[in-house]
Amino acid sequence: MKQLTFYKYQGTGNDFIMVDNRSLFFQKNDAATIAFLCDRRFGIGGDGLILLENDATADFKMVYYNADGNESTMCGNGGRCIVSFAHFLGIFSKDTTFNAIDGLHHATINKEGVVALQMIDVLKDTIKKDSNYTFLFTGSPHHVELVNDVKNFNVFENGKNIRYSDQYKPGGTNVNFVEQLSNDSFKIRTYERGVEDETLSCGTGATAVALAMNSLGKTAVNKITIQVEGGEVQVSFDQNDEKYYNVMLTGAAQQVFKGTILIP
Ligand SMILES: N[C@@H](CCC[C@H](N)C(=O)O)C(=O)O
Repeated sequence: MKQLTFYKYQGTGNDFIMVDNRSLFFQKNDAATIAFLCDRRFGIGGDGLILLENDATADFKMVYYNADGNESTMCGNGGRCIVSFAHFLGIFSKDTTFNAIDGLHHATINKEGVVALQMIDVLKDTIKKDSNYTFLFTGSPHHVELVNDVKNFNVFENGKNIRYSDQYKPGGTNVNFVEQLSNDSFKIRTYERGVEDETLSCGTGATAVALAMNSLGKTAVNKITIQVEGGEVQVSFDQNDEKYYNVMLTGAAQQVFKGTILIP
């Protein structure tokens, strides 16, 4: 048995095990152990596990695993949490640039611990608009669908069906159900691939919803509030004919506790 020291973070209720892996001690390709650590009954519990590592060209590197133990695409809330963790470790003081699977991300943190994270640009001609849904990639793949009364919508069943549907094979997708609240605010609930359940928040999902709603003409503003089950985040952006750019995901990220666990 080995002893692992970890930190637990949450960003609007999307929760992550955070490991300082600058010494590269962590066994990376052991999906069973990562899934065990993320298990809410037998392990620590989390929607994912994130390694903070040194990077040759940026302040640090983010390596993200879903709760199923597999490395995945970008996690927006995890990105906000690792910025808070890097700040806690003294890696930067006000603003930082880090490397992730989808490239470099710039971020800032304020005195209240609110993190503003730059997300990837989204080319407008990559946004697929169908009669009842929109699909786009904001670092991770997202199906976005407007529904009535999202509060009482069966996110698990409908989300799972779409996630595993033929159209998204073999990789699958995250699935967001959306209700418009006002000109500049939307309520969303997200089924997350790799967690295989609804989570309390999804950062790349909130970003996808904001851009999709602007793209569909549901809102003309460039700063949108997204209510999620675990709180709210803001998504702001600039755009031209070709793309959405300067896409910022902003919200709180908090360290919850530090601990040690024995791993086989
Ligand atoms: N929680 C995330 C998304 C994490 C990745 C996702 N589950 C996938 O595999 O696509 C976020 O905050 O963006």
